Amino acid sequence: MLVIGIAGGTGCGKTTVVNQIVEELPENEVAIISQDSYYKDLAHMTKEERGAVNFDHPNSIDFDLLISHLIELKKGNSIQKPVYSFVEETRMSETETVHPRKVIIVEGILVLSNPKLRELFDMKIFVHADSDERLIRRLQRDTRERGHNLEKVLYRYQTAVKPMHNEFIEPSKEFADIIIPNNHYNTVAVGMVRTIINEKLN
Ligand SMILES: Nc1ncnc2c1ncn2[C@@H]1O[C@H](COP(=O)(O)OP(=O)(O)O)[C@@H](O)[C@H]1O
Ligand SMILES: Nc1ccn([C@@H]2O[C@H](COP(=O)(O)O)[C@@H](O)[C@H]2O)c(=O)n1
Repeated sequence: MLVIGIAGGTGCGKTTVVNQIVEELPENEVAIISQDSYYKDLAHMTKEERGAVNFDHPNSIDFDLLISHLIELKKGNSIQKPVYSFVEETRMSETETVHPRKVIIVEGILVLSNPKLRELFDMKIFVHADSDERLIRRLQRDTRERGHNLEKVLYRYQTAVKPMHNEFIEPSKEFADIIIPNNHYNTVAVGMVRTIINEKLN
């Protein structure tokens, strides 16, 4: 089994890069786990209270569950991955079964910031895009897909996203084996990661 951790600031293109990496891989050879699925369950809070949570601080993530799930997958066991709703800003009641695969990709802003999680990765990748580029992408995505308005995205960016990026995410870059520059679509870097994965699969 090859376990790959992919980190990088919001909007850097982690999801896009993961999709490009797995595009030509057989579906039953790879499993993707997003850190976003492991946001803590906030069902006990009102929607207004949830709106004030700092979703960029490591404390907002249930790392214990994520780590235990990854350990189970490495042992060859299936897991029940939580399902998170960005619109409701909490965990849903249903779960999704994830089966162990030859390649497991774990992606999320903070996946290289947690030492115990980091230890489980065979390969660590950091996707880099400049902060202005990331903010533009985030604005477009959150208003289109995550039910946020312009004011909410900018307020969160200034009060949580940017300070947490500087404190936790950017410093985790030093743990990466590979840094992918992604201000523009980087087909060469994606191709190189694919080659490494294919070598492992064959
Ligand atoms: N290299 C790129 N150039 C332009 N837009 C990109 C690039 N990579 C991703 N995007 C777009 O930016 C937005 C955020 O990308 P996404 O992959 O969701 O980032 P992340 O998972 O890191 O938050 C998406 O709308 C995506 O289509
Ligand atoms: N309810 C939530 C939970 C998280 N976020 C933001 O998501 C970002 C991480 O996801 P990416 O796909 O952008 O890596 C993070 O910066 C949180 O602020 C949110 O907006 N609402």
